[in-house]
Amino acid sequence: MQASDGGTHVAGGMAGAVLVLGGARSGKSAFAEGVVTRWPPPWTYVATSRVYDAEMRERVAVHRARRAQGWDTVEEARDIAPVLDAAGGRPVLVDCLTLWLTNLLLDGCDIAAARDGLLSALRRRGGPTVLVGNEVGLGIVPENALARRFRDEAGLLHQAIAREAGRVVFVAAGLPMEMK
Ligand SMILES: Nc1nc2c(ncn2[C@@H]2O[C@H](COP(=O)(O)OP(=O)(O)OP(=O)(O)O)[C@@H](O)[C@H]2O)c(=O)[nH]1
Repeated sequence: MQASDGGTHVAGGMAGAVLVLGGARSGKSAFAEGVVTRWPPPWTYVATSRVYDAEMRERVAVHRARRAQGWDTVEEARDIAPVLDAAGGRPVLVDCLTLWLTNLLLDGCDIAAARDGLLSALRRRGGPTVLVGNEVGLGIVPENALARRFRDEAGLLHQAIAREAGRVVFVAAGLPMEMK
């Protein structure tokens, strides 16, 4: 299945996958939303964040207010492959891979299996998929082992997706840099 992109056509599968990386408050989510909304609605927003305090509730409220009509939100902290399958040919935004990975690590899940499951789901997607991730590997080596594991797993996940994705963008200070 194909989705229209302002006159051109964008395939599903990995060719239709767009990986959007950036730091905290880099503007990566807004950029990713802009990529998705160039295709006709409806769009599916896959929110991976768990809301456990007032600050996060506030952030989510800001995101929800920003999402115009045409968005369906699915809140799924771990099992996102079935959500991608269920979206059929619709454009999907996964926001974000970093919290998804955090949830998997904190819950003691098999990260390699989850990564493979996600890649398989992306390969069989019927429409385009935009995935947001935090670039967390640029700072000093974290002192605790879980943080080091997290940083390494995030790097591996981003590489695995970037290898096959049709487009990869790095956002800094609100500005997109096309990497692929
Ligand atoms: N549970 C839930 N989470 C949401 C919803 N909408 C957005 N989010 C989450 O909000 C998170 C992004 O929050 P921000 O703190 O604004 O993002 P940021 O990465 O710091 O900033 P940017 O780089 O500017 O995007 C994403 O990881 C989403 O999962 C929602 O409707 N429900």
